[in-house]
Amino acid sequence: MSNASILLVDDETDILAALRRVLRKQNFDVYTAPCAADALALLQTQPVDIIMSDLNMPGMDGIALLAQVAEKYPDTIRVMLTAYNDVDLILKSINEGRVWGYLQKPWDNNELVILLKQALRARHDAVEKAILKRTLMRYQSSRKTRFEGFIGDSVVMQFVYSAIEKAAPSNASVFITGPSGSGKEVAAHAIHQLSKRKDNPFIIVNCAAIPNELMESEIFGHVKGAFSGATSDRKGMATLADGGTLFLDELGEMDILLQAKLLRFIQTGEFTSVGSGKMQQVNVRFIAATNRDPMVAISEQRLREDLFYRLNVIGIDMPALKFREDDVIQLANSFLKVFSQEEEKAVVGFSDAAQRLLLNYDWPGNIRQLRNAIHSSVIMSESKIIEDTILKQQLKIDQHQPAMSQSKASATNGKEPEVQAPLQHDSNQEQGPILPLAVIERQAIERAIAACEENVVQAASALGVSPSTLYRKIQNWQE
Ligand SMILES: Nc1ncnc2c1ncn2[C@@H]1O[C@H](COP(=O)(O)OP(=O)(O)OP(=O)(O)O)[C@@H](O)[C@H]1O
Repeated sequence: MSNASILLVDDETDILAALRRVLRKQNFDVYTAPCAADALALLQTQPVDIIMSDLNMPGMDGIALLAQVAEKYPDTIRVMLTAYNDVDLILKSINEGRVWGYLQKPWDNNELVILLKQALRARHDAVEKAILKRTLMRYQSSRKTRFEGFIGDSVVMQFVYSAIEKAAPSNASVFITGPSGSGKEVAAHAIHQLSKRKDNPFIIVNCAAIPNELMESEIFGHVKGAFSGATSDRKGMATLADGGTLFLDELGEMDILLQAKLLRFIQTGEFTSVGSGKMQQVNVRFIAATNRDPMVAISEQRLREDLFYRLNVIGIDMPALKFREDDVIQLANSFLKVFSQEEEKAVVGFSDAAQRLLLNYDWPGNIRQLRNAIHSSVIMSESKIIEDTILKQQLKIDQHQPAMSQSKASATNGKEPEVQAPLQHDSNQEQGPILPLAVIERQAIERAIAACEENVVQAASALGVSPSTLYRKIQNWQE
């Protein structure tokens, strides 16, 4: 570590010499100036950790000098040296933040060293605090509240946004998992939009919506006469997606035999249309999604293991809405704006009880369910504010049942759940999905910082880590 530096200012050369002797022994880099003007001139070229100035000097006095240093070099610790009993004057400067501390002449050498070491610690803490604050502000301003069609600034979504940003430029296949209505299609589209393929087509194959017998021809196309009803040649989605992205939604619903043909196509980029012996080649990037657990789907032989691993080069897991902190309020407000315009109604917000309901409800159908609930609430509402009673009607929640006694429902396959869902999830009992440690850590840090009203040094102490550890962690989030 480099030596600490100090600038001593006094019009008495004996005093400067005596101080220099003591401080050099303590490994300080010592600079001296006989007056305030010389000290200010020296500081222009030589920054120091501490300035210690005499109070009474010809020309500018010590108070005025340290006031200027406070303004120009706020990180330099300012100490007053005085022979007089003008403590009141110095205390005023200390209270106003221009002077950090003082020492009375004649001084005791031990006292001098202790005071300066304390000053250095205070400076170190102040610098650390300032760096942490700047890093936090940089992180907060880089934190996304909206991203490529997504709304929400929760920690879990910051991880999703960053995974999408990293995955997008590559040609690697992406496998998106997550419950129904959690935004898997929004994620697939975002990857396409941020990729080099964005000016080429983004083609969606909804494997759950296309009957099995038509699936092969939908994907690979067919030639005239390939089957009854094939009255002309028809291009499949693979051809339409050439140069772009093919999004295989609800892959777990695709016929297992067709999955083998799909695997070959993904491996080689080659396929033959139904009824044609001619091999075709396209350049397609694959994104697949399912709301089933892929491991369960594999064990139930609904999903080929080799196909899954082929597609799961990059895996993105969309979190359920109930794990996205306050995103639900941001989403609800945004949907409210859209639907009140669309329905030409002047609905402007939610009552407090409705907001509590939005936050405490489990949302088994995730964002899609929220969107639909807000849409129908806007239509049904007769006032400018959506009340919890209206929202409960849309969610089919019993108006009189206490919040905690609702039965739990799980997300259902693309459909809005009919079963009444719990109003409140008790975080102590809630198992929820296992979140990556990095997500939990970031949530804990953000909570601590908010609880300490953005005092990052206090937050670090509450979390039992050093400010520099916290600094490193916050800085890593931005990389
Ligand atoms: N973070 C978000 N911000 C705004 N709108 C969103 C967000 N996530 C999802 N949506 C909207 O919610 C609806 C459902 O999203 P999406 O279709 O992407 O879900 P999904 O996970 O693909 O559903 P499924 O499993 O049923 O196919 C869409 O209208 C989508 O635009």
